[in-house]
Amino acid sequence: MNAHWQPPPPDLVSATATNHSGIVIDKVRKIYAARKSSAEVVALDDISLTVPKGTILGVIGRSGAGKSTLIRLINGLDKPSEGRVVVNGVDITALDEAALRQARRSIGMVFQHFNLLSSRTAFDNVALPLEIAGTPKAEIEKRVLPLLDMVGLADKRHRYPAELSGGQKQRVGIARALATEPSVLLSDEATSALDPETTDQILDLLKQINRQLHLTILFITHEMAVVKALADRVAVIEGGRIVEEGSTFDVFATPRHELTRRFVSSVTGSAAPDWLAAALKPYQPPGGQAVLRITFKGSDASQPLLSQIARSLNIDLNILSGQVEMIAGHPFGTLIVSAAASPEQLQQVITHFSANNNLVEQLGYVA
Ligand SMILES: Nc1ncnc2c1ncn2[C@@H]1O[C@H](COP(=O)(O)OP(=O)(O)OP(=O)(O)O)[C@@H](O)[C@H]1O
Repeated sequence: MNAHWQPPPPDLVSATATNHSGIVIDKVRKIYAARKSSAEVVALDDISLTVPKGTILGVIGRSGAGKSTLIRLINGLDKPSEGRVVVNGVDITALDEAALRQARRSIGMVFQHFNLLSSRTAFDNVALPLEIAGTPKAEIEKRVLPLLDMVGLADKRHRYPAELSGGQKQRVGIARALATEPSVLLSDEATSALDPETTDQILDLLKQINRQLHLTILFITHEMAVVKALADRVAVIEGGRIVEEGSTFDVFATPRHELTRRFVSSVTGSAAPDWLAAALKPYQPPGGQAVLRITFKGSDASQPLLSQIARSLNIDLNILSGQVEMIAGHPFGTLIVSAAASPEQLQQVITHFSANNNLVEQLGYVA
């Protein structure tokens, strides 16, 4: 049943690859060679992705899907076996070590475990990439203070990592990533070590930075809630392949791949609650009711639609669960209802609900 995601036509990617500002990943494969005790691993297989300048792409996948490998290829820590990675028009895969060091200054990295030097204060951690780049001391002072201010840590500049909370450490990590004024920011599970409230604050900060600095961001995560909060577009990766890609709203509203559906249902309430899942039957028991899940996309008010249908068809519709929320700035709602209806009436209910681009699925029956 899964619709297979098709990569963009190769001509389109190749034509834009060299003078594209942002990130272009062009038909990339990464194979780790076989070693004595382990077979060859195809970590990435024919990956093509484009992140236009100033936009945010979330790459989501389970453990072992290939996310970290992808990040390592973009920041030039590793080379693809085939294909190219172009960052701001520069083919990262074709650079020698010296040119790569230079190119990396335009790529900021944020890490899950912050990677701060414990012997350095917040200020000195942010200053480190500038010191390495040979920036004069006065210039470092001028750059670091506004960055600490931007991440809300100006008053903590003399604190050591051990004296900072997880969220504060990640703020230092973000300020450090911005020190060399990169145009691209890569984030490797930046919020995975943080509690939910701190996660929200860090995601807000990343969004603010994206808008303020017009920064291109590619982040990897295994959490759909992070994608929902941050990404303009999302790519779902599984077994080294992109199995689905699209705007965040479209992927949430109409997930096509089974894995995407599972990710989406973990955050949108589109999954049937446990008690209902346990009670669902594939056939209609005597006196049973059909159970429908309706996904509302856009500004449709579900309540008037429900009462209109119940009135015009003269049937009872019971709400079993429901949720409305905002995804990528658009309202998105899921409603699960049961209907005591004849097969003909049920068909009419489905037809009514399906109007206006809503998605209707029959989950089964309950007694
Ligand atoms: N240096 C390496 N040598 C051999 N195989 C590797 C190497 N690095 C990664 N792999 C394999 O490549 C595949 C992708 O790994 P990768 O670390 O990119 O996944 P991931 O999605 O980042 O996983 P996680 O979320 O657990 O970090 C896995 O099967 C992994 O075992």
